[in-house]
Amino acid sequence: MNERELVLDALLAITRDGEYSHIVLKNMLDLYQYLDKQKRAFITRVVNGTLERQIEIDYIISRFSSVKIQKMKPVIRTILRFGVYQLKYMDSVPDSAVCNEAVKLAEKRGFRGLKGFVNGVLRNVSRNLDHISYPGKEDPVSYLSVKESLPEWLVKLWLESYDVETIEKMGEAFLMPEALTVRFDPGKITRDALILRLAKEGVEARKIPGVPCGLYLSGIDYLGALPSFQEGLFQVQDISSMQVALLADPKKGDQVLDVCAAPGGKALHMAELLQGTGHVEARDLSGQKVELIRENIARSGLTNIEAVCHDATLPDPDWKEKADILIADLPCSGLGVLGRKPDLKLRMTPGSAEELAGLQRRILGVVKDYVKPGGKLLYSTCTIHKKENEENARWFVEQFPEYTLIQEEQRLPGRDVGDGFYIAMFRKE
Ligand SMILES: C[S@@+](CC[C@H](N)C(=O)[O-])C[C@H]1O[C@@H](n2cnc3c(N)ncnc32)[C@H](O)[C@@H]1O
Repeated sequence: MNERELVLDALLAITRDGEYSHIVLKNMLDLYQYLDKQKRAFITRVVNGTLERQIEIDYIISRFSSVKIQKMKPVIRTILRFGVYQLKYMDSVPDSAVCNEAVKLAEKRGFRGLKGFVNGVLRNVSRNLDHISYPGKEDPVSYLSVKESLPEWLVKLWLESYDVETIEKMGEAFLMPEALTVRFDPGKITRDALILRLAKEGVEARKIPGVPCGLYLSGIDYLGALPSFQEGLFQVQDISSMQVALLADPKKGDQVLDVCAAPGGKALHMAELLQGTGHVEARDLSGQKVELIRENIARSGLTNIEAVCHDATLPDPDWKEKADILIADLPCSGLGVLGRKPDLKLRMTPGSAEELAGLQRRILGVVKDYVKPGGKLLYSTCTIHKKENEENARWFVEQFPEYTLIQEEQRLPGRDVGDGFYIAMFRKE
């Protein structure tokens, strides 16, 4: 198997068989550990890049193919897609090599009769790449959909709330490579000491302006192998996610309940801010997820936090009016993190986002009982979808007038730093 065959198999598993890109890539790279670093990087880049740009790539192919994309055999369609990705976005690969390898691969996979078709489409794309006309701004849906590779339904949804320029900036931010963001406990190690420590381990760490507990890391091959990570000196967490515990601002001795906590990012942050006092109960739905939280707790060395398996849709009378702070970081459509999940926009449908808004309401309706009078409830999602965010917050205060919305923020990629993220903080009277 050469690296292009592996790319083909990975993309077929994701787009034809519905598997998740991060799992397919992880399993493949684990299995083919003997491949050199360059080939592994090629596989990751071409698979993720082709998914990220699939909508634009299909538009390009449709300019040069008499056969409609959806009518093509999945193998041929996929070979064309990642061929076009290399032609347009990878200068390091000569166009002739892209075309020749694609033709060889089509033949190897039993499509000898379609060699001419694959060759014709890719050579035509290669010759005319600079002259393709894209939809103009007078048709904002097609313009944004093709230019930023966003599904049309999503563009239409966002156009109800944001202008073309804002969506364009978000789309561009999603397509930019992202640095790894981590959070550390300044009570445990200073920022400069951690930067120095990471440098000794071969990792470049950069300060994040305005975020004293965060760093951008680069130059990491395998995070789990870093001694500083194993020692629990930092946790992987996006800047937007850090805002939840910072906004909650726990006081010493507070009782905190996080009802959807895996892998534990926000719950651990709360436990750190409590400085060894109070207690955090970090819950999630399955044993597997709870195990993830436990691993992170063990690595952190924190003792004022425990992980518990509990379905947030089921009432728990033991917690009635016990929480000073309740964190409801609920399952959501994830439209704020499209940059990190390149296949998400291809599998998400307007219907699935609606369903999640319903689940969020169900959970909020149950967990609202756990907050003490005077306590705080923080509702957050990593999405950009009014139904799941602002509309749910309005619904919540209407249904449960004992709560007041005291702060609300929708963070947008390209406009704000970090992931697209929504936080609403309510106080119970
Ligand atoms: C957005 S993630 C939480 C991220 C986490 N708060 C953090 O900061 O690391 C949502 C979590 O909700 C969990 N979940 C989904 N349905 C649930 C339910 N009915 N009860 C409890 N947890 C649930 C998922 O397993 C997932 O881990």
